[in-house]
Amino acid sequence: MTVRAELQAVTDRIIERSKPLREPYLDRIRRAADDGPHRKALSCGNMAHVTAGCGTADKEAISFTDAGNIGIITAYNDMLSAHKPYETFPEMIRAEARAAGGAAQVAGGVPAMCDGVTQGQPGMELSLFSRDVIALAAGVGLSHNAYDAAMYLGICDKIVPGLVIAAATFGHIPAVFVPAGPMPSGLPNDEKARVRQQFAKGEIGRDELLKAEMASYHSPGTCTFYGTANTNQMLMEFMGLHLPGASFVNPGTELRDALTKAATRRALQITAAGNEFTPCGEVLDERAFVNGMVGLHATGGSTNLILHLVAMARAAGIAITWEDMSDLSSLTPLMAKVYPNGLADVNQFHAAGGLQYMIRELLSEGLLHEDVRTVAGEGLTHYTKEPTIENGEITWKDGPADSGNDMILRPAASPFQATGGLTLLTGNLGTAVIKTSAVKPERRVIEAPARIFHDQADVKAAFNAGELEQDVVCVVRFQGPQANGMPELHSLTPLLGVLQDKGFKVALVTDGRMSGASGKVPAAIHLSPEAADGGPIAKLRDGDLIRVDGEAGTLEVLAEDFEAREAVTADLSANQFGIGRELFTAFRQNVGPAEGGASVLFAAE
Ligand SMILES: O=C(O)[C@H](O)[C@@H](O)[C@H](O)[C@H](O)COP(=O)(O)O
Ligand code: SF4
Repeated sequence: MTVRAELQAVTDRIIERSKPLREPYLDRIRRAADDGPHRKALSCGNMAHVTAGCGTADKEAISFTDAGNIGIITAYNDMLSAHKPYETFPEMIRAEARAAGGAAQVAGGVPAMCDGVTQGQPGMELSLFSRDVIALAAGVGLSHNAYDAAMYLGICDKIVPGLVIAAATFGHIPAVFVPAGPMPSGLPNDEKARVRQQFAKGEIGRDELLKAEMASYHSPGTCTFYGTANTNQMLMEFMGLHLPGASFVNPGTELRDALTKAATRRALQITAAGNEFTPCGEVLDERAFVNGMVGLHATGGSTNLILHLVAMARAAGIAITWEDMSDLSSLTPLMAKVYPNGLADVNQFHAAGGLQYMIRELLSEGLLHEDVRTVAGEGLTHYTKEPTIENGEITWKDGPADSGNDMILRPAASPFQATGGLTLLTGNLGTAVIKTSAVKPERRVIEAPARIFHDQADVKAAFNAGELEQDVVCVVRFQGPQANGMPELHSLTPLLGVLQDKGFKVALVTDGRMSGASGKVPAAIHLSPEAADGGPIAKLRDGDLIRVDGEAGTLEVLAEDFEAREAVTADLSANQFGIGRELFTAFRQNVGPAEGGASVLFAAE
């Protein structure tokens, strides 16, 4: 299967651009791998500490065999419904490793924030920074240097990106990512959104709203909309870090547990001690990231991955840009309609054929690199197969050749739209991103007067005071990484949706973010440079005519005197303290630009 020339051209320019970083990175991880399993480099004293807490079998396996010791990095906590199932995973992994003659130890835990809990709250200002904290914390766990492979237990928004940054940093050892799966379907996502708009209009009370929310988010497992968490799961298959078909199997099922045990056995099989050594740094190459970007566009995935993929790639010595993502979007058909892009949820998407169908289709169209290394073995074709239990054993069989529901999933050759769901916007305000796949075509071009805000709460106050009953581009600025950690402004969606449903032309422009679950209102987000860094967004005034054009890919202010204006500043002291924000001053002071992945981990080039 040869890839299309245009796809290869993007890949080749990424390879060329990355050489100054990638070559020294590969040299480092290959030298580290050549030094052999690092447990051998530990002193007897070190090793005694490694095994002091273990039972006899694990002491033996770790100290005296090459069967392999797995380091588990877990993001378990009780707060995230998606991570709640992880509570029992380490014991299952330890037992399975032991049964295979090896061992497994929890090398460390990492924090995990639920963006649904912090949405619209001050805690959201720590959310993006938590990605880098997760990478740092995973690094602390793996720095014990006693592991032949790592298994990463993480799903949600910032957690998989942070763990991939760590896995790439420890790219000399294999990495197997282990999902826990989506919760069963509850109240449909579009019904939840409708109830929220009713509440925003004052038609129902909090009791009725809470009842609907709890019917939507109701049990352990990942929330069922196609937001950042489920986009992360897609990436882990398109990039070969999950076992094939592992992403959307529900927690607490026989197949789910069989997949976790199979992942454990696979981690032991691909260590340097065996003959399928698969260090993570060799899996995460330029082709894997191109495959991930194609998957992002083909599924209409979360805009947050526009930020995270840049940081994840950088950790593997690979330089990808928003232009790469934009060019790949123009090549990639939108094949899936999962909420907020459609009515279906991920359970229904999976039942219709899911990722295995999409990978088969995109490979056959030359829109994915097949010749990649994955934790399942050589070649992305592994990921056209889906797991099943036969005679009590897990096995993989060919995934569906046809979509089970063409309202949810369509062939690459006859997609929902010929291009991907994310579009780059450029113009005299800087560079932004818009998720067009969730916006009706007739709403993708908006030209309207600006209303300027410095806080999402002020937007809500203006809405409740009836001041926004008109065509309006809401500009919410000083929401970038340096200003306040670049929070998601998703809680504005219901009120902007009410204005849109009233027939007004409505758009949002911000240097902040939206949720992967944000949808129908056109939003130009991640505007870079940010207001706090002197970006042109800081020169906008109430009443300026702004044009957001999701079709042409432009974002412009139509004001004669604009260039000559002075940028305004804002008093940001309110977000320096409270809810732990005082701990992240150094992050706000040192974070790189959104286009660079908004990270504190890499020296700005
Ligand atoms: O990027 C994302 O996918 C979101 O951050 C998501 O993880 C977050 O939890 C949403 O806020 C959930 O949607 P609601 O806030 O609409 O419940
Ligand atoms: S998907 Fe979002 S809301 Fe659901 S558990 Fe994960 S972070 Fe929380």
